[in-house]
Amino acid sequence: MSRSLHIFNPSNLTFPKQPYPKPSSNRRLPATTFSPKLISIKASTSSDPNSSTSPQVLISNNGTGAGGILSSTPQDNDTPPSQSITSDSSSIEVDAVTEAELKENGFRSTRRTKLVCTIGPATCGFEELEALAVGGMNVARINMCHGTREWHRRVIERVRRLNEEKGFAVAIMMDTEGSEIHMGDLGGASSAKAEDGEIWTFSVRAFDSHRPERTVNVNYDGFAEDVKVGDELLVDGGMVRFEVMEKIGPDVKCRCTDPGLMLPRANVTFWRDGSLVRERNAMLPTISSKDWLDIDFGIAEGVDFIAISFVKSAEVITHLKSYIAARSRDSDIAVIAKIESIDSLKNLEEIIQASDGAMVARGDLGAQIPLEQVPAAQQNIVQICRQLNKPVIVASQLLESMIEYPTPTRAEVADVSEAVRQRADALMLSGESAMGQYPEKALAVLRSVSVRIEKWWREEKCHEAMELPVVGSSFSDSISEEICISAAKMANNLGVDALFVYTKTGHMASLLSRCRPDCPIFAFTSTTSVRRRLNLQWGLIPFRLSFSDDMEGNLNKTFSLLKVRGMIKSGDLVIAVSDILQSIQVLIVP
Ligand SMILES: Nc1ncnc2c1ncn2[C@@H]1O[C@H](COP(=O)(O)OP(=O)(O)OP(=O)(O)O)[C@@H](O)[C@H]1O
Ligand SMILES: CC(=O)C(=O)O
Ligand SMILES: [K+]
Ligand SMILES: [Mg+2]
Repeated sequence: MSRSLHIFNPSNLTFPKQPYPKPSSNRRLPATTFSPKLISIKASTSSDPNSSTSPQVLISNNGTGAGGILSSTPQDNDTPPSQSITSDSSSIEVDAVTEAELKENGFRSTRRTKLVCTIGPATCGFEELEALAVGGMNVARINMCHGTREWHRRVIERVRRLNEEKGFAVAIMMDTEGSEIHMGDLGGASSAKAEDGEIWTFSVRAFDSHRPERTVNVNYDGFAEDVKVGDELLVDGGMVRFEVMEKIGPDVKCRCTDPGLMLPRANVTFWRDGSLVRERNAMLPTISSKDWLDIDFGIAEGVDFIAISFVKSAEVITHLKSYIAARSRDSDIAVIAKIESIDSLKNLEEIIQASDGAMVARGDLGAQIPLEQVPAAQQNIVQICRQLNKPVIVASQLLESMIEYPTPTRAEVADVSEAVRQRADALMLSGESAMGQYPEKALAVLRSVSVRIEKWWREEKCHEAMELPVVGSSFSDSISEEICISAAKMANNLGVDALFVYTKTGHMASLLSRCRPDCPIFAFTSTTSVRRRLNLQWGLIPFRLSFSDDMEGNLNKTFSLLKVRGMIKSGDLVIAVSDILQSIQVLIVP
């Protein structure tokens, strides 16, 4: 075989073109053809019957800010960006890191893919949390499988303090334990190594201080009855495997067939003749009594998301949502369905429809379906979520090797790229940030890979042609959807700098995010909790801002406030939509 020498130029690397290439951008039309409010397309029905053009006090557009309330803090390269937080009606609140990024690199390079970090012993301190926030963490996840409620309360308190003192808007996601089978906590040891051929005992007995060597607890009482000699036992989705040799009362003796490291509370599944066995444990409730206590804890602490493990049906989600609604009237906690079991795949659409978002929990999913089916399941879940307008998180083992090593494998980088290319809303770190050696480095890899792929799209003008079905039930909802689809398309075709959306509930912002437009979406909302929740969604830059029913006034106020902060400038081209006035406006920042 003959080989010709060629020079490798990484910048020539391109991804295959998407089916619908973007028409060449003609974004800088002569400025004279634009008046500040060039087009206003108004639908004949307004979503808000009370919407009026009530008089409103405008913040003067003189570039000095509203009475000096808003002073943007000078950025010091050595210290994390910070800002003073006021909830004054004439102020605007935005994530300190995003603000710095916008000022430095402009709209185009802001990251669209959101990042979730699991907080564990490696990252629970205030300084570590701050480092993650500076590094781009949008959501902090606490996993109720591990640690005490008191431990989690302290983490929540630190994240809140970080938000208040340093101007971040990191949301908190609480992840329930669920009632699947898992091992005990290894008596305080950080891990246990199982070697090939060793005999280990899996027992449902309770051990007080003295746990015999090579013995682990299993949390499910029916375990010893359900397994059969010859079954294959998978720890942590198959990271370690055993064969069941003998049953002696509550003890199950197993021989290690695939050696590896077992972590505390790792999950346990057993397989017979090549498929997962679900005996009586299939009857266990999705939300255990311990989970209900954790959920009460989450509601009391005002977490932003509750992720439910091992969801089997839509009913459990609906039930939980009404439970939350009855107990937390003033804040709205979003419920995320974790797709990690065969049952959840069977009822996928109904589950996602009932939820406020989903997680592709590949760790446990890979223990329930053959590994080679996980990528297709991931793609399917991501696509359904997008169609149903629900945010989706791709989770587990994205950078597993970084638990121990400072550099990811090439395969891991490819996996992260693929999730970004599927346009998932968010990527999640688990052990990498919870107990790994390099949490900040792992986060930096997620960030740089996301930004790189997103840049490729812009360079290659890759639009993704996905049919977006009507998801709303009312006529008014359908109008909002059409407006967002049109606005996103216009934004791409005109090459605008940013989409602005004024939204009370966040719904209109999510509809725009669903279109995955080229430009960032500035989402203005009046409540802090909606703002935090929007942090999980692709491409959204959530701001807290008080606004009125007068869009003209809102726009002037926003332009003024953002200009003072150096986040936009005269001449920037913006498309604005709102759920106050169902309209699309194309504007040049005055
Ligand atoms: N709060 C915590 N305290 C101690 N260790 C933790 C904590 N959170 C996570 N970890 C460690 O990090 C590892 C990975 O975290 P992860 O959240 O993926 O848990 P998991 O046990 O795999 O369960 P899940 O299926 O819910 O993700 C855990 O196995 C555990 O060792
Ligand atoms: C995240 C999670 O629960 C899993 O991957 O199993
Ligand atoms: K969990
Ligand atoms: Mg899981």
